[in-house]
Amino acid sequence: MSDQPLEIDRRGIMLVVSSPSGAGKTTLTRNLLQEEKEVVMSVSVTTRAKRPSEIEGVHYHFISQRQFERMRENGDLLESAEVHGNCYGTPREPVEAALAAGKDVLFDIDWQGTQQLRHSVLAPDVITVFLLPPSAAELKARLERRAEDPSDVIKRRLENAADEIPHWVEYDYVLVNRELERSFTRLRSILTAERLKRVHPQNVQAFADQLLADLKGFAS
Ligand SMILES: Nc1nc2c(ncn2[C@@H]2O[C@H](COP(=O)(O)OP(=O)(O)O)[C@@H](O)[C@H]2O)c(=O)[nH]1
Ligand SMILES: Nc1ncnc2c1ncn2[C@@H]1O[C@H](COP(=O)(O)OP(=O)(O)O)[C@@H](O)[C@H]1O
Repeated sequence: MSDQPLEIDRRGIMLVVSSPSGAGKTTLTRNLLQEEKEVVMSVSVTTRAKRPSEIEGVHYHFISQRQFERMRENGDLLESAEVHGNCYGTPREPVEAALAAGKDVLFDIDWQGTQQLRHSVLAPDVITVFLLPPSAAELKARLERRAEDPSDVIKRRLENAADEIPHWVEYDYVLVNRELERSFTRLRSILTAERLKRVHPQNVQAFADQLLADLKGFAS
């Protein structure tokens, strides 16, 4: 009879968070990373300029247009898209390694990249969340408060929000990011529930078989 607590192995989840710029995805995904030890962030490559607060290799890998094109041609990117006039992409290898190690992977990517993941072989483990700002005025205020982009860039991001918001319909979950703490609890609940769904049937079978064998032991 086994007196070890049994664990049911599960597959890693690919948790995608998208939103118009300024709605709060960076804040929420960073908070989730701090609280959830089994989660790793997919660090994208981008051709956009680094913001003052950003760190190479943490927020992005900042690369040239040539390097980006080479990666895409070599099949090194799981998905890629042009957003706000810059190129972005998800390096394939770190994601595959994290999933193989049983980790969950968090993605801060746009709707175009999300569609590509949804149509990839990884689709069964892709869970998507779309964040909406509580109002247009608050979205503008958040972009201004962040104070990391010049005013013309903020203007362009607000204009692009109108193209991005209608894509909420393609996502599994939609959260209005009003109060940060509340949104965080909701995002974490999504992760918890989806994790519980992703157990391999053969592992549950092994677990149930062990329980049944142990119960038989009690009866004899
Ligand atoms: N498809 C795709 N989109 C990305 C990737 N990395 C970032 N993005 C998206 O690009 C957009 C701009 O990101 P960023 O320049 O960091 O601005 P922010 O959204 O204001 O923080 C956001 O919608 C991100 O979700 C990626 O690897 N692939
Ligand atoms: N729920 C919230 N309430 C108030 N401010 C927020 C909230 N979520 C994020 N912010 C702030 O809004 C700004 C934009 O958030 P950020 O996470 O950078 O957005 P995104 O990654 O979607 O562009 C930041 O200054 C952040 O601190």
